[in-house]
Amino acid sequence: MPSSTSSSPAYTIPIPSLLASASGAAVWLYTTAAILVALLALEQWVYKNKKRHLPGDAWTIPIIGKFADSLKPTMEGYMKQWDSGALSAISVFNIFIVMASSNQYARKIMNSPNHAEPCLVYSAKQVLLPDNWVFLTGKEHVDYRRGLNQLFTRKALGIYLGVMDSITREHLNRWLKAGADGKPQAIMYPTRELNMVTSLRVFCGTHIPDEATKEISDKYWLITLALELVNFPLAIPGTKVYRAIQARKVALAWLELAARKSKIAMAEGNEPECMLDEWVQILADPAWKGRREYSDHEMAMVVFSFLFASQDAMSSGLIYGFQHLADYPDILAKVREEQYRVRGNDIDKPMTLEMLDEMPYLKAVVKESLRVKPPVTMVPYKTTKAFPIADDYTVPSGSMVIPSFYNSLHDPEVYPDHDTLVPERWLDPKSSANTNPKNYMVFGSGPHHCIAIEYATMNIAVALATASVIMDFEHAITPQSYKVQIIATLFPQDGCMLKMSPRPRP
Ligand code: HEM
Repeated sequence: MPSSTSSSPAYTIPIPSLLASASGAAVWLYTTAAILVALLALEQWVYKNKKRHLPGDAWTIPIIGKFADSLKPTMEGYMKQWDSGALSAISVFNIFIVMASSNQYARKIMNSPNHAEPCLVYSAKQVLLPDNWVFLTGKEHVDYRRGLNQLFTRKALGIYLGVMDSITREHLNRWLKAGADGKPQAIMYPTRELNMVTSLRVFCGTHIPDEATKEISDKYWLITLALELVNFPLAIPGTKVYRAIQARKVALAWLELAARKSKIAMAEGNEPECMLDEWVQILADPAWKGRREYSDHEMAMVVFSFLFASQDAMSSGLIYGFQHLADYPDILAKVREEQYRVRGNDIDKPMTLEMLDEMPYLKAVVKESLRVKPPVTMVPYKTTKAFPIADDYTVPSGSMVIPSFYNSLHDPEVYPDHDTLVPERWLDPKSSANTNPKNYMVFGSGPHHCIAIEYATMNIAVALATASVIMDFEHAITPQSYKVQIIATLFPQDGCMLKMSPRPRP
């Protein structure tokens, strides 16, 4: 009877069912624990099986692997990894990664499009959008890139040079004003701003307003911060990738507007003043044999890919260019001597391509500065199939393979006195530096090598040249000056403190 059963203590305290559920919970607990242990053991087995004899940790930290190290990378940590072997292994969030530090393996990865393709950093597809041209591979990539090469012809560079020259002067004069109190200034953020404004004006001219350059410049830092080798996997609010995506949306909206305005300006018969104009004009040229229609969005994505590829690398290259010149007064004196000579002592004379052609020493300084402190030390690739990279090792399909450039660029056999800035090594055609061009990997190698080598070196050259004639600068050395911080690219930890003052005219 229900009433009697319900009053029975044996039923109100259902001991047998409690026992049953306790043992059920225990079974559940033991089963879950057993599955977890099995999964963790499997994780280690998979790692060891992929790593085989390569140098690297014998065990991987469960689940996260070396995530903590990838959040705060250090040059010392990377160098330890590179020096541990020509190929070495790590794992982050179960992504198996093979680092390649020798010239031979680094070049092999970048020149094996059938086995590996660039994956940039983990967040790149979310930030750049998956349909950005930089993710194309094979013939599609070659064809698209062929069209974009037209944006870096000598004629186009001539247009960009004028823009770079005037913006650089304007910004350097601002730096001088900011440093008028004689106190050293960290040039890291001013350099990033100089570079962003230069890029946006070269790419979009006056097709974006000043407030857009300011907004993109301010927000771009959120994108830089998301450029970690491997990010937290979900782009949820509060994560770096989420913030970077919001910043990209703002930038793309302005860039689409610029593309639209450029098309209108060119249709009205105006002269090209920026990269977008040059592009629109090429597409309208009856002699142009390639594809003619690009939507505003597509053009904006290309410009955004250029911003993405250039902002951190160029800022790093510029900052170390300044630091190197300040640290090597003899080299700075030679740069100045060349400047005064080619400019005929007229320091206000706008720079032209013909003038740059007569400045071999300046070019050698830029090349050497980028070698000593390469802004991009490595470029992550992903294997699309098992990649027999060495006689005794095959990188499994779906792994990250990361060619690193640092050891190639600091190979003492090719670059004697490799940590010292020696521009002269580039002036002797028979030098080991010039006879081993394969070691100079500052701009990568293979089908995805930097599309803008001339552009990038020209921009750094213009900035250093102009600074050398309009200002005196002295490096205020701090304990952090020669320590490197890695925020996507390399920077001096103290942001490069310079004491700047106007230089008397010759
Ligand atoms: C000092 C400055 C720069 C350095 C050190 C640098 C370095 C590099 C490197 C190492 C790569 C990857 C190469 C590879 O995977 O083999 C690359 C690719 C690229 N760079 Fe640069 N870069 C610089 C400036 C620029 C600038 C100013 C732009 C644009 C105006 C640019 C646009 C690109 C693009 C679009 C790619 C991808 C090319 C492709 O996938 O076909 N870079 N760069």
